[in-house]
Amino acid sequence: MSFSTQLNAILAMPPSMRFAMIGAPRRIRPSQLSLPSKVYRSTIAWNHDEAAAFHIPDFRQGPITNVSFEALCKTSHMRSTPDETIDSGLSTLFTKNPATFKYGETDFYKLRKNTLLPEVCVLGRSNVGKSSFVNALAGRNQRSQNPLARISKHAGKTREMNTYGFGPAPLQKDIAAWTAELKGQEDIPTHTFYLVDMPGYGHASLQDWGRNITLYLTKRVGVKGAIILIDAEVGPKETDLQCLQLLSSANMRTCIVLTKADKVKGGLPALHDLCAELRDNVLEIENSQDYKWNLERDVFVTALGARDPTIVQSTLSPARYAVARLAGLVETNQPEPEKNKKWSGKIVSFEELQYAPRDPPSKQAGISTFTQMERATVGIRPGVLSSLHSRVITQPQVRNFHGSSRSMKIHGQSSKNTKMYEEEMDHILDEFIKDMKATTTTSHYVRNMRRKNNRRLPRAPENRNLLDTKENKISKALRKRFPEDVIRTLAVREKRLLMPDAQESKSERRGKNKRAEEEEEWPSTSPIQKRDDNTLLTADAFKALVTTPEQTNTGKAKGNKKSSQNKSSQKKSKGTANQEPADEFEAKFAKAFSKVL
Ligand SMILES: Nc1nc2c(ncn2[C@@H]2O[C@H](COP(=O)(O)OP(=O)(O)OP(=O)(O)O)[C@@H](O)[C@H]2O)c(=O)[nH]1
Ligand SMILES: [Mg+2]
Repeated sequence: MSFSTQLNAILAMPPSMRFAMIGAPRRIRPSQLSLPSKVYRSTIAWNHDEAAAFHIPDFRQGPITNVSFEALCKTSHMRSTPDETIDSGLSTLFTKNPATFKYGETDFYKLRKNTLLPEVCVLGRSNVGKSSFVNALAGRNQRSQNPLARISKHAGKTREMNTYGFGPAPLQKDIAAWTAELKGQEDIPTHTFYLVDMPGYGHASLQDWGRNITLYLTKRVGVKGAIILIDAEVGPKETDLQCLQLLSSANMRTCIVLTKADKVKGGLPALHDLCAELRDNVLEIENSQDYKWNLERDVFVTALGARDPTIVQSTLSPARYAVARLAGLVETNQPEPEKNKKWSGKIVSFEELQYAPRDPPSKQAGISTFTQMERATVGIRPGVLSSLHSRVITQPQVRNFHGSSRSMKIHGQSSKNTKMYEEEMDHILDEFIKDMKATTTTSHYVRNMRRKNNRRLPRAPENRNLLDTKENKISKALRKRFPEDVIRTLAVREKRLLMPDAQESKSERRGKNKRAEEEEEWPSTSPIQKRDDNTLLTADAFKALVTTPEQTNTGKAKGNKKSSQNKSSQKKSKGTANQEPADEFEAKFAKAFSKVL
């Protein structure tokens, strides 16, 4: 039966009967449901050839224009040679000497010192693609088995400030010069610049990360610029604007990179709208301050999730270019940003801060870490590498941590202005940090709640350690010193535990109200009663040990009088060591106690 007669027969049948002729539908495999790659690719409405970046002129006036990669490179000294394209030149710069992980720190103050290499940090909301960006720059595939930075589809993967070394290795003579100069105070670089992958802010972030990021932006000397990644699919969020505000307040040279452009459905017009929104936001930030923030006017776009490797590659080269520019490795023709004429001492120019090299001794030596060929291809600013190791800060600085603080002269800056600046800065930092959520993931939440509850629950007195740690230590030392008196020492320790003075110090520590609550909850037990089953120290043994013969012989009234006297003297004296020892052994204990103290 031919296919057309089969088809006619099927069509002639009532629709309900058609399945009987064709047979039951086979199970559809999930892969068959997915769109063919051609359809998938057609959802990438933005064609990378149309724009490598968007130029926002001065963030004030004029239309946003598309910039092709060639046009972008024309603003710099980057030229392709006949046998090598700019793409491959940049690729050489970033990958010839493989990028490596250097160190990761959660605590800013534990970061290793770096005064030699420029640092560029990568900021952005969690899951925006910071680590993917670092991997891509290093030439590691998103799905690579051996990624440089770990990525995840779940937010909050990167939890440390991870530093990666990028670029060509220094020459042996550079290394020798550094080794002699630094004398082990700092790691000898193995690359040309550092890229710092930061933990993300926003969802699944911790306040502590925010605190450390702000410290990094305001205090780290080596930092030369920040790349802020913004998700092109969702646009700038409140936290992104706060981060921009923070970067602006720190007067940090900043470059905006849009990520996940492959997910943008609206194509080029949607990206234009996004840039316009960003321009408005930036304008608002700039208008709120009286100095000019050093924000790059090109907004770069990446699409690292695109299935077509040519798209990934074509968005990668501009991204590499952006990073190299921030690191000071690309010489641009663009006019230098205006100096603040109205500078009030409020903000220190980042350029002033970072580019103030003294006469490098290596200048004469002509130290270079690049071959001439590589340098010519990627347009590395001549002398950049050779002067890296001799960079000294000679201007007023906000960032003076992890680096040289040799020159701290603040010209024309009154202390009042500095104070104002600090207050303002504190406020901005607080706002930024406040927005970092303290707990977001379920496991965090559960863990924190458990900890909180444990803290709230009063512990049973027998488990409580009523003595100070210091006293405990002393008691331990005494037991060691008088091993034959262990039982008696323990008894005296228990007695001291019960002294109102010890309890007073406890109540002082915890707060009287809280203690009252605890006593209510555990009213009938005392450490002695609870230790009845303890073979080392029973209640009777304790009584026999700590009750002095005088106490048993003297009358009740006398004893009461004595105890009240004791109480009043205890009230007067704060430390337990000052109390009158009740018997010979206690006297020995007290004597040793004072010795140990
Ligand atoms: N479609 C698409 N997905 C991307 C792109 N960049 C990153 N991703 C994906 O986004 C997810 C998050 O990437 P990460 O690089 O871990 O994000 P992150 O900003 O480092 O996240 P945290 O470390 O949690 O702050 C991963 O599943 C990536 O595959 C992109 O350009 N396009
Ligand atoms: Mg990450």
